[in-house]
Formats: sequence, structure tokens, C-alpha cells
Amino acid sequence: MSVQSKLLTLAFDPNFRRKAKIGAVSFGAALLAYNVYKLLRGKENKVEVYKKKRKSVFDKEFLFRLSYLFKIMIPRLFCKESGVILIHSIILMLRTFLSIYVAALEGRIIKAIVQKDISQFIYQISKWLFVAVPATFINSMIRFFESYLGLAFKIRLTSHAYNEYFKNQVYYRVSNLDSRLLNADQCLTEDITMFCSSVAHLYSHLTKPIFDIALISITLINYARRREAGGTIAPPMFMAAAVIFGTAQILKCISPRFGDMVAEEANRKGNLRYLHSRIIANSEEIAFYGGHEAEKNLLVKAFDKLNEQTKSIFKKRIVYIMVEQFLMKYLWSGTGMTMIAIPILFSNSTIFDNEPDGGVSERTRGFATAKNLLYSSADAAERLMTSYKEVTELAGYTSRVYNMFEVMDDVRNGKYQRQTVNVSETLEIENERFDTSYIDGKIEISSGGEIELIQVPIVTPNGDVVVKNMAIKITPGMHVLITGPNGCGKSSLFRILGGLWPVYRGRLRRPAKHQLYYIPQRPYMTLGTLRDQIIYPDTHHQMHQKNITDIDLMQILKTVHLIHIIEREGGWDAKNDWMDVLSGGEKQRVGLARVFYHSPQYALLDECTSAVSIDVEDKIYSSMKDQGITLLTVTHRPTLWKFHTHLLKYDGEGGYKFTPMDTNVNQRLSFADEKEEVEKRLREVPLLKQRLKELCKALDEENNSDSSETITVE
Ligand SMILES: Nc1ncnc2c1ncn2[C@@H]1O[C@H](COP(=O)(O)OP(=O)(O)OP(=O)(O)O)[C@@H](O)[C@H]1O
Repeated sequence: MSVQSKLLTLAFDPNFRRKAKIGAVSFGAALLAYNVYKLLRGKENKVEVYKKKRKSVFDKEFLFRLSYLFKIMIPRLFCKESGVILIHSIILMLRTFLSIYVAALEGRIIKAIVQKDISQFIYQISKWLFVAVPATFINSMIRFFESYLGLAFKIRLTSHAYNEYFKNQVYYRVSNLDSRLLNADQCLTEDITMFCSSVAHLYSHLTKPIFDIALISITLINYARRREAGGTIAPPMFMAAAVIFGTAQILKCISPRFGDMVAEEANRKGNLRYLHSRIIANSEEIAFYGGHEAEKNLLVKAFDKLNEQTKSIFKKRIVYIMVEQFLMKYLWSGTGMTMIAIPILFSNSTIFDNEPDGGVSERTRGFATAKNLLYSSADAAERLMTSYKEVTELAGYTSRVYNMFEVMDDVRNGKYQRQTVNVSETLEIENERFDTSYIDGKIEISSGGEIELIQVPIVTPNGDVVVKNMAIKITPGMHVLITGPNGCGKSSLFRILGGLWPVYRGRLRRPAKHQLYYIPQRPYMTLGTLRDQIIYPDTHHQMHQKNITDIDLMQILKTVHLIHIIEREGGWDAKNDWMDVLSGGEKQRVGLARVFYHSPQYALLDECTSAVSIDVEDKIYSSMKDQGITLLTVTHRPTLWKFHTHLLKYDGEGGYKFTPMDTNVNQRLSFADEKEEVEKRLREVPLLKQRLKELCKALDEENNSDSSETITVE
């Protein structure tokens, strides 16, 4: 017999097929057992590692952070939020009572069916339908109060966060002086929203099952007592406790760190959002450079990184959900059946034996009611267990939101942390480093309006020292011109005067902040009307309080040669995207108009006239001086020298010179002007010579002006 025919015979042999089936099942079972063994071995090791390495979700830190945030969300015992929680809790409890009532009602309906009692059946079923009305209302109220609570928490937390963010220039400091909070916008919007909805959701997801388990257990015990089955309650209760406890332990062991993973996902989302906002803000520059490919690559990379993290969360959930479903759906159902059966099977009660049907319908009713109640409490326990995953996720959001408040608090109090590059590895030049971890400088308000720096170093947020020690005194009326090479710390001096950068050492005396008005290199236009641009950061109301009218504003615009834009843009109340609508020079002139509006003691002018024509610049500078404003100007334009009385010159190596602009300096300026004039004339010489040649040719004369050939132009 050939091999094929032998195989065919075997395939049709029923005995062989039975044996093969047993073999296949045994093999499958062995494989499964091996895999489970492997999984458990692996988990065992992991459990050990977890125990050593990771802390429980409910660790002290998490609880501390949560209680910190709760104090913000529920500031007092009697506040709106605690009222919402109270009403929400009452509604949740009502829902539990309703579930118990419905379970009992279903038992009675089943009894009526077993007894074939039509009138009783109709009566009970109408009651059941009637109960549906309050049940649906309560269900929808539960959802409403859950969302309402989340919103109430969000309002509290967000308004607290906004207050913190705009106190003491925190919005500037978190992004410029500290590197811990990379995406403040993400934290202030998405993270707070996710945290609040997670807290509100968890509140109802934990409270309702707890009510369910407590009230249903009491009802079940009372049931068993009434049926004289009290003696058989203990074993089912013990079984339930053992199964629930065992499930909780297993799930805890196999649960991945969802909190950390969710926090990382939020971080990556923030990064992606940041890249998008950069593209929107710099679209013109990117378009001019043709940088779309480079920007797209950055976006795609960030998007891929986010997707990787999301996928990894999905994958980690597969095994977790499998085990969770097995334990809670199958193991628990089996245990539940056994628990209900034990009191019925082993009870010696004879109270229903005298009934016409020998107690069958009553036992069926008891079974149905108990089964419903048990299912409800099993469902409640399941919800409690699944909440573990949500609690770990909440831990992630809690850490992000708490971290945001912590960083804001730190930077407000002048405590900064910044990742700095190791200088010795990256920079060849010798650069002095500064310990920025503590701030020892003092800031005082000067009574006479003078600005004085006493041994104040200029230090960048990275700790680089740009000027070792600055000691200068500027009094009102001393117009100071500030010059020096790029990156030597000219604008940084203004940052220190404006309180943006800390005074790490020494002493700074300056007038009150509103007496210093800073006009930066890059003009900033706010959202709002044309008027809002001139009076920024005042509001229209504040303008009225200062007794300034639109006519005064027109006068200001005349001074800065911008009067035409009122008509062009459609009046003072015209709204526009002013960053785009105004030209570079117009934006700079709007900036200068603000100086006239605020009329401060000092105007800190940081190359803010580079796009303004020289004649207009001259007039504006003269007007500012006429108004009694002291000018501190950073500029490379020699034409502005004449408006200043003092010169602060950086050498670019940590040193500087502060001298009066004496006649020497002014003489240098007139020499410089003359040199420029001579050079201009020399540049015209070749053209003049060429023209002379042409004229001589036309007149048929000999060109005798060769002496001019001796002139050389450099
Ligand atoms: N937010 C910041 N974080 C870290 N370093 C900074 C920051 N802002 C400026 N710096 C550094 O501080 C140093 C001084 O900068 P500053 O803006 O004062 O230069 P500048 O003299 O005004 O130069 P320029 O003439 O080019 O405007 C530079 O080395 C710069 O890199």
C-alpha cells in the first residue's frame, strides 16, 4: 500500500480520528499551559522588578499632588463645587436604590410567569415600565452632573492658572529663563481639560460602584436572613471576597504604567502643537526661504513620535484587557452562579414548602432577584477594577498639571532650572560660567528717578556672563547711546532694567516700572482696534481715565508721521491683523507713538527705528527730548549720536566704557560726516571724467585734465 493510500485509510478511520482529536486537544492544552507558565514566570520577574523599581499608583507623591489640585478646585467646604458633588452623590445613591428595586421587581415578574398568574404579571410589568421614567431621568442627570462637575473644576483650575501665568511676568520666564515647561499652552488648555474630566469621571465611576456594592450586599444578606438561609451566607461571601481580591492583585501586577505613558503622550501632543504654531507664526519667512520640506519633515517626525506612543499604549492594553475580561466576565460569572446556588441548595429552610407549588415559584423569584443583584454588584466591582487603569492615567495628568503649577511658582519666586550645554565640549572660546541657581542681587526703587547699577553682572539665562560687573549711574536728562558688537549684552541691559532677567548679584536702583517704556527691535501689535495699538497695553477705559482723547492720539500720530493711517484703515475703531497690515516702518512708528502716549521718564529704544527714514527719525527723537523723556538708545546709526549726552560702549569681551559724549565725540561725528561726504564725491569722479571726455569729443577739443587721473578712489 502506498503512503498516500495508508494516510487516506487512517484519515477515514473513526478510531484514529478520535485519538488524533484527543492528541490535538492535548497538544493545544499543553501549548497554552506552557504559554501561561511563561507569561506568569515573566510576570513574576516583572513583579519583582516592579516591587523594587516602581512605586504604587497611590503613592504619597500622587496623593499629595492630587490634594494640592483639589484645594484649588474646591477652595472651601461651602462652595459651588461641593454643592455639585453633594447633588451628584445623592443622584448616584438614588440610582443604586432604583437598581435594587428593579431587581426585586424582576423577581416578582418571573414568579408571576412561573405561577401563570396573568393579572399579577400585568400589574408587575406596568410597575416595571413606570419605574423606567425616573430611571432614565436619573441616568441622564448622572451624565449631566459628571460633565458639569468637570467643567466647574476646569473653570477653577484654569482661572487659577491664568492668574499665576500672568503674575510677575511668569509667561516670559517659563519660556525664556526656565526649560522645565516646554509647552505651556498645552498644559494650560488640553492637560487641564483632560485632568478635570478624568477627575469628574472617576468620581462617579468610583462612587456609584461603592454605593452599589455596599447597598446590594446589605440587601442580599437581608434576603438570605428572611429566607432562613443565614447559615449559608458565609461561604459565598468568602468566595466573592477571595475572587475579587485575587483579580485585583493579578490586574495590579500586569498593569503597565499607563500614567507615565499618558503623560508622555500629552508631552508629544504638545510638541506637535508647538511646531504647528511656529509655522503659523513664521509662515512668511518659511515661504520666502522655501522651507516647506524642512518644516514638513519636522512635523512628520513629531507626528510619528506621537503615533508611536499612542500605538504602544494600544498594544500594552491588549494583554491587560484580555486578562481583565477573562477574570471579570468568566471567572466572576461562574463564581456568582455558585454563590447564588449555595444558599438555595444547602439551606434547610421549610418556610415555602406549604405553598401550592411546593415553593418552586418563590425559589425561582429568590434566584432571579439574587442573580440580578449579584450581577449588578459584580458589574460595580468590575467598574471599580477597571477604574485602576483610569486612576493610573489620572496620575499622568495630575503630574503634568501639578508640574505646571510648581514651575510657575518657582519662576515667580526667581527659582529657575535650565538645561545648559556643557561649554567645554561645545565652545572653544573661554567663557565665564555663572551659577544661576541662586539670586543674590537687590532691586530698589530710586527716589530721584535715577537708574543705578552697582556691581551688577549681565548674565544670560544659560549662565553665560556677557558683562562681568556693571557700575553705572544714569540720571534724568542723561541721554545714553549704547553701542557695541552683536551679542555683547546691549538688549540684555534693558531686560535687567525691565525686570525680565534677574539681578544675580549687586544692586539695581531704578524708578517704578511704569517710568521705563521699552520699544523692542521687533515691533509687537496686539489684537484689537487701531486705537488699542497706540495705547497698548492700556484699555480704552484707562485712556479715558487718563483724560486722553482721540484728538490727542491724532496729535501723537502727526508727530510720528502716521496720521494718514487713520483714514486708510477706517478710523480708530477699525479692527485688523495689525502685524500683517502695517509695514515694517509703520509698525516701528506705532511703537514710538506709544512712547508719546505713555510719556515715561525713560524710553528704552532698542534699534526701534531701523526701518524709519532718517529725517522722520530726527523729528521723532527731537520731539521725545522736548517732552522731557530721557533716551537710552541702542543703535548702530551714527545719525542718532547727536541726540545723546553719554555713551555706553561695550567691548564685546565682558567690559564696557561709560563716558560723556564730549566735544571730542561730537568732533568725531562731524569728521565722520565729512569723510562720508568726501567719499561720496570721490565715487562720482570716474563718471565726471567720462562725461568730460564725451564733452571734449563733441567740442573737438583736446582733453587737458589729465591731472585728475592722479586721483584714486578706494
Ligand atoms: N532668552 C535667552 N536665553 C539665553 N541666552 C540669551 C537669551 N537672550 C539673549 N541671550 C544671549 O545673551 C547674549 C546677549 O544678547 P543681547 O540680546 O543682549 O545682545 P545685543 O548686544 O543686544 O545684540 P544685537 O546687537 O545683535 O541685538 C547673547 O549671547 C544671546 O545669545
